[in-house]
Amino acid sequence: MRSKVVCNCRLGSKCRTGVFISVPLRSTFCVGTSYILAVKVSYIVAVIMVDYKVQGSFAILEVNNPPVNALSHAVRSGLNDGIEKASRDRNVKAVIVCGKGATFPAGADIREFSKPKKEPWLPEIGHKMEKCEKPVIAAIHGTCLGGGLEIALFCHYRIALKTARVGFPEVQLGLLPGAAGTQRLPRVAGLQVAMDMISSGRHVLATEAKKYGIIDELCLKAVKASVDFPYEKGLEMETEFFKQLLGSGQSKAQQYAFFAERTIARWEMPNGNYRTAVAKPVKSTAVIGAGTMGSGIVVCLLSAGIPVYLMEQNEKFLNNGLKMIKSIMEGSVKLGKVSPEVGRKAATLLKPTMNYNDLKDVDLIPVLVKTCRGFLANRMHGPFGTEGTFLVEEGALPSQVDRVMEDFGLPIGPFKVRDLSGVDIAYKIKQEVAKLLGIKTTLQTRFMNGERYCALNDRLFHLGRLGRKTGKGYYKYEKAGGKIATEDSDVTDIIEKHCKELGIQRRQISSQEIVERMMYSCINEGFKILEDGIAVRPEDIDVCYLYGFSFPRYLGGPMFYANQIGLQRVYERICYYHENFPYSPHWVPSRLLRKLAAKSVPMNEWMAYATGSKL
Ligand SMILES: CC(C)(COP(=O)(O)OP(=O)(O)OC[C@H]1O[C@@H](n2cnc3c(N)ncnc32)[C@H](O)[C@@H]1OP(=O)(O)O)[C@@H](O)C(=O)NCCC(=O)NCCSC(=O)C[C@@H](O)CCCCCCCCCCCCC(=O)O
Ligand SMILES: NC(=O)c1ccc[n+]([C@@H]2O[C@H](COP(=O)([O-])OP(=O)(O)OC[C@H]3O[C@@H](n4cnc5c(N)ncnc54)[C@H](O)[C@@H]3O)[C@@H](O)[C@H]2O)c1
Repeated sequence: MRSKVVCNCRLGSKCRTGVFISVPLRSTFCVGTSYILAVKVSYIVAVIMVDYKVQGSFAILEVNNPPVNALSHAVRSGLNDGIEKASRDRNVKAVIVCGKGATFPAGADIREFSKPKKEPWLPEIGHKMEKCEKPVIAAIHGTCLGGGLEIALFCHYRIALKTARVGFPEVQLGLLPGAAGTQRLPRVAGLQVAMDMISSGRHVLATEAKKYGIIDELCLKAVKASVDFPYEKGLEMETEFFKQLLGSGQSKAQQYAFFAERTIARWEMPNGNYRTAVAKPVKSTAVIGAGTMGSGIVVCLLSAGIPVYLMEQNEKFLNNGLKMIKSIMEGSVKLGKVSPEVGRKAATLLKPTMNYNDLKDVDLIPVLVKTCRGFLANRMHGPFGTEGTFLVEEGALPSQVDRVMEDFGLPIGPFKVRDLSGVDIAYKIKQEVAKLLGIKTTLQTRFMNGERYCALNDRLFHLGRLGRKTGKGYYKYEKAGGKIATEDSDVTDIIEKHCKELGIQRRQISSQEIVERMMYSCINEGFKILEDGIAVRPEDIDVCYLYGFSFPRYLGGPMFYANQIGLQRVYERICYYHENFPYSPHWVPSRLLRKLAAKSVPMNEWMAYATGSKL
């Protein structure tokens, strides 16, 4: 029986948390400032956030908020009260701040960023530590990140295990260090180190960090303030910038991406889940076909140190493939993507063959051949690619579409991708579909099975413009296999000839139309994928895009992006394009999207509407 009770923590009316656990006993426990909790009832699990103990003349404030000791409100309250208590206690001569379990605090509690803000804030606690008349020492192990490092920087001394890692990963969340990190790190480590750590977040690639635009700029301004202004003024500026970023869509998207990555790792299938699955050992593999895809997959396997047979039916192609693999591996070593040792070992792990018998004992053969319309990534990317070609047929140029989509945030535009993967691949896929339907297409074909068809890609194919591999495709390249794409007036001529022959009146196309048609068509497909139960939740789609297509992290992923734009708006624009392009089935609005848009359903409830459980 649960009973109504009062808080028995020793802080009494000073208790800040207001969080109580009701238990089947005559007591209630304050769980926030729980370092003072002293109730011994074996079956009661009270959440201890900061353990306070005195050992000899040391007061130890041990943060206990597993798994990463995030600086939640309860932890902050615990640290705040702990430092006050240690300051008052005459027996205490020094204070140690540390983390229980795996790590020193790994930063602020990211989940709290989207909730109402609660005092005490980190800078306030930090200043209390700094002003404490007794030495305050940060004893660091594990990952001391973000707010954790800021706390450590407020301490008078820092000691760390050799294995500890420190860093300011805020940039990955679209933020900057907001508890004096931008002011204290430059003073401790110098401007250059501080700038590098804060703008790279340490474990992000510099190329990705560069993309963070405004964050870089604000980080730079904040760090510069540590040199140009007194500490207090610098701190004020840092808080201002932090607030600006916290309210930005970019930061919200990056926080979402952080949790989405972790959510999808908890997968469930009818016959198992992430907890029960056991990885099968893979000792040898084979890849069939030494073309663009095959060679790329061989590189991945070799980089992971896995032996691989490369099986090819044509000797010349086999040799070309081997050259390509060697060149990519050498490039990866140069760029530091793989170690020189892995690079050297790769040659011994790769076994070229033209004999299928060699493959009889391998554990794994990746399937490269496209067998269906695609499950998730290919299915969503279908409309994206198709709309790109339609836009060009209507008046845009491939370079314009690429530029707009690169400005949007994609690392490389869709036509450059087409040149990379091969114009022939796109051509062959279309031809296979036509064959299945018993249709023969020509360069004049405008409809296939009642759907709009654009034969522009077919024209390039027939002209031998297969992309990078032939030195010409939607762009021209410095040589066959070259990488430097240059606009080609021949392509403009081909497009104009195509339109003239088919009587298509070309028009000016705006950047907004390009982004909407490329993105909304694939978002619409994304909602149909959820509707069909192919993806379990929007996070599956978004993480697939973040990793599979290098979709910009600061937009979260296509589904999160749609949510940020507003589903009502996205739905209306999809309906608009459906009306204008009735022969493109990818514009038929998703039923799920229609329902969600009508009811303004929050993103974490989308699936309940897809499965019908909320209807
Ligand atoms: C730490 C890791 C490297 C560990 O990796 P590992 O692989 O071991 O584990 P997982 O990644 O799987 O994580 C396990 C589990 O923990 C969850 N988790 C991890 N980190 C956090 C976190 N920081 N917060 C919450 N939850 C976290 C994770 O989600 C997993 O749980 P799940 O259920 O999802 O499986 C790795 O986890 C990692 O890299 N973590 C992130 C570290 C990080 O990003 N730290 C920085 C955080 S941001 C920060 O610290 C900001 C600071 O600068 C402080 C700012 C204070 C600002 C105060 C200013 C006051 C003025 C503003 C007031 C405005 C008021 C107004 O509105 O006016
Ligand atoms: N290129 C891409 O970006 C991409 C993306 C997704 C899927 N795919 C699919 O992957 C497959 C390969 O694509 P690619 O770009 O590497 O093509 P590619 O034309 O560059 O290379 C294919 C190679 O496979 C060889 N080959 C074909 N049949 C073979 C057989 N039975 N035994 C041994 N070798 C054989 C060919 O000789 C050729 O060298 C295709 O089915 C394609 O649809 C490609």
